[in-house]
Amino acid sequence: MSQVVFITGATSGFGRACAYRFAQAGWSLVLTGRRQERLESLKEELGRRVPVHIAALDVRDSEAVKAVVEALPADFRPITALINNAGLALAPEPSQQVALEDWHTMIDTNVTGLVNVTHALLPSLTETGEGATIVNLGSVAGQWPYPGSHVYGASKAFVQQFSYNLRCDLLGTGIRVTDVAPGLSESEFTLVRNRGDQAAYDKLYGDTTPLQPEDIAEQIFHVATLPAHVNINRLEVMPTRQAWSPFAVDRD
Ligand SMILES: NC(=O)C1=CN([C@@H]2O[C@H](COP(=O)(O)OP(=O)(O)OC[C@H]3O[C@@H](n4cnc5c(N)ncnc54)[C@H](OP(=O)(O)O)[C@@H]3O)[C@@H](O)[C@H]2O)C=CC1
Ligand SMILES: O=CCS(=O)(=O)O
Repeated sequence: MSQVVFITGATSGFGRACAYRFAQAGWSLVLTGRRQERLESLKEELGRRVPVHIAALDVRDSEAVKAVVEALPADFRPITALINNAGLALAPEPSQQVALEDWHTMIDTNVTGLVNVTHALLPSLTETGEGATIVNLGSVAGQWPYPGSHVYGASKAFVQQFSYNLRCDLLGTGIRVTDVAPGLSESEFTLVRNRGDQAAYDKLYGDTTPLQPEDIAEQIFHVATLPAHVNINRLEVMPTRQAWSPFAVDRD
């Protein structure tokens, strides 16, 4: 049976790097994200190596999530690994200055979106009877408080506890669940959080050595390809030049 990975947020950062890493190992790919043109160019490139199915998807829309899962071609079922990666941070300012809409968008994406996809895919994940892996993208922000993290960090604390609780319910099914919690990592995440401010991006990453999306993709691949009897519950990964919060970073 071929291995199939379903990735949310495959159009950028960790999700995109995962698409390359799993393709390198010969897995079939289901790639989702909102930006259709990026999905198409991934399909064009990676489709030369492995079977690729793409679907434009906003994870906040539970009906759209269900429709994408129901329309999965037979060759892409059952799913053997789900990478719940789509997510974002918004509004780096203090809570008292944040627009309520930004808090809602983070909850709708990082919490409700992740729950939508998990709920829709659990039947397919249990279909193999041979075990499968769910990797949920948490964050150090789910564990360690810092100014401007407010709802973002809280949404990632949800991801951690939901991952642990899922494990309880899935005990005996052979499905393992891991909360992968990265620290400072260079990606479009920081542009999104700072509303496209390139100077903020350069300031955060320019004089230190952040993780790269490929570093995290390697960890996710590792978690998903361990022997079936091994489950990593939570994997927190930081750059060597970071200790705990994004404010404890060694800079030149
Ligand atoms: N970079 C970092 O420092 C860290 C990031 N994380 C987490 O890792 C995950 C990936 O982040 P990263 O790769 O860095 O960020 P990027 O901004 O590079 O990628 C985010 C991805 O999420 C997708 N996405 C965002 N909103 C939605 C939505 N509503 N529906 C579907 N897809 C969506 C985007 O695709 P599109 O816009 O095409 O929909 C994009 O592919 C996130 O959950 C983030 O919180 C965790 C720790 C550290
Ligand atoms: O999740 C993102 C990492 S950080 O910005 O909170 O350090």
